[in-house]
Amino acid sequence: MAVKREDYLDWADYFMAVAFLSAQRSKDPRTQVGACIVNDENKIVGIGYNGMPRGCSDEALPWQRKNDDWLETKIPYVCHAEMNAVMNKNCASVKGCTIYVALFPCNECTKVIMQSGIKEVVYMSDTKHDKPSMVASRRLLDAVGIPYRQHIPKQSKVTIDFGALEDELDSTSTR
Ligand SMILES: O=c1ccn([C@H]2C[C@H](O)[C@@H](COP(=O)(O)O)O2)c(=O)[nH]1
Ligand SMILES: [Zn+2]
Repeated sequence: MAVKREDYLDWADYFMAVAFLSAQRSKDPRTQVGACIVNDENKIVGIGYNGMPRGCSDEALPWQRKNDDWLETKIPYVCHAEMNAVMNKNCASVKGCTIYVALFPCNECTKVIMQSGIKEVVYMSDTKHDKPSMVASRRLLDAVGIPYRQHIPKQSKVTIDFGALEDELDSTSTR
């Protein structure tokens, strides 16, 4: 009798992988961020990545991070992944949900997370830990007791191979 696969993705790795996959859609040449919002039934209710606002051409606005003229940087224009995930929700409310994010959220995203009723933040990278924005995020989250934790992946790598199913079917049909 066939037994079940044991190397399947667990829920948390799955949701973080969805966040990372979503980040692949970002046009930001430096930092690609993805976010995935999940409800208490393990259903994905929102996905987002960092990008220019709806209707804005990705070519028309600047992608550079630094410029003497702030208006010529991406900062005032780019929509962050977490905000997009909340705005893209496919249900009435994300109250009580968990957000999986590739990067620990900035203070602006943290405010959106808090106002949307999200109850938990799971992040992968914390490379900007000491930036004032992240210090502010932790201060805000701590103030209201929203837990945040770094994701420790069970699988270090998740590979997406579009040919995998055909390869598998080919090998089983010749067995
Ligand atoms: O909470 C966050 C923080 C940042 N982002 C996005 C915004 C930008 O597109 C990049 C950060 O660019 P840097 O050049 O590394 O400053 O990440 C986000 O989506 N969510
Ligand atoms: Zn942000």
